[in-house]
Amino acid sequence: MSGIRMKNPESEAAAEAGSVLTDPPPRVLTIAGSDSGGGAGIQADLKTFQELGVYGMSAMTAVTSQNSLGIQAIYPLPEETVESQIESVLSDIGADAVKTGMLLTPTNVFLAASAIDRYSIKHVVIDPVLHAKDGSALLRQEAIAALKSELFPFAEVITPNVPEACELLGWPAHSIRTLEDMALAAQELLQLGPQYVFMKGGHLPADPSPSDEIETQNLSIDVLVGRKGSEYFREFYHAPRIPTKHTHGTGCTTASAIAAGLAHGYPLVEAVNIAKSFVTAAIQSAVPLGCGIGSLWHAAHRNKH
Ligand SMILES: Nc1ncnc2c1ncn2[C@@H]1O[C@H](COP(=O)(O)OP(=O)(O)OP(=O)(O)O)[C@@H](O)[C@H]1O
Ligand SMILES: Cc1ncc(CO)c(N)n1
Repeated sequence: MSGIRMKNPESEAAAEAGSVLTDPPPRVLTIAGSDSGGGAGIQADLKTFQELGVYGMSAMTAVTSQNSLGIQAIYPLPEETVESQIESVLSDIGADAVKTGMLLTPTNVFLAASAIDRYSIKHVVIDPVLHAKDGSALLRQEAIAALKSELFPFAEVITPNVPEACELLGWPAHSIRTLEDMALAAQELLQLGPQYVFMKGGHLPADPSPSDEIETQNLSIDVLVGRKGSEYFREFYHAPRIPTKHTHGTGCTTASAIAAGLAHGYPLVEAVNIAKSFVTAAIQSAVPLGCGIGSLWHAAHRNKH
């Protein structure tokens, strides 16, 4: 999927003559924050896009001073600069998919929603990033209502982790403990308007729950939930749980990989499959740089082919 194919005999002739013509790759725009440490945010998104063979673009909402130990400072960019970046990209280059991450303010939420609407973006992946691993707020409390009411209805898929799902639903922290809880919470989140909810289970307690039919120990399990007529559709995704603390950027990488798969034209179920194996390989080869939580190695999937 990630290779760039030659287009036709004309392209081959051009290649022989020394210039390479290629099919334009699918285009994906991330609207998110910068992580100076390179592991999460826009940096993770662009690495993922490149690895998965899509053309990556970015509209930055904030600059964070960040490393493996946490976030030391957040510098929000003026909202007109966020609007201007989105407009520059979409009015000229266009995008087959848009992925959002750290939006920080209600205005940024409105700007993203308005652009997605005006440019009729085909594939929209909303990662409802609320906090970093060290607890820093990446979406201000006053922006949560706007995220739910303005942006979720445009989403093909939203990608909360377990604590984010609790917060978005107003459920007590730690009330999602089993796979069944995850699926039920995802069904509730569907009421807010996305077509699908992909709930990530990285934060689920590792000990097995007697109520789950699937043995959860040593596995990292996520669930995709959507509607199927008057019923719900559920698909679980399993991978080995890797015993590492170096998981900085897992969420951003997963959502970006899904957006890349969708931009390539894969159905969502398959795009999620691609994302799951991509992120699992990247965690397996995570780089223990810095004194805290190291980051994923986005090139790891190359060794699997
Ligand atoms: N130790 C692990 N081993 C294997 N897979 C993992 C591990 N930790 C997380 N994952 C997987 O990584 C993906 C992202 O899940 P996670 O719950 O970590 O997201 P997140 O909390 O949003 O990430 P972030 O902290 O970067 O915001 C999911 O597919 C999850 O199952
Ligand atoms: C900029 C940024 N976005 C998202 C996350 C969540 O992982 C982070 N730590 N930093």
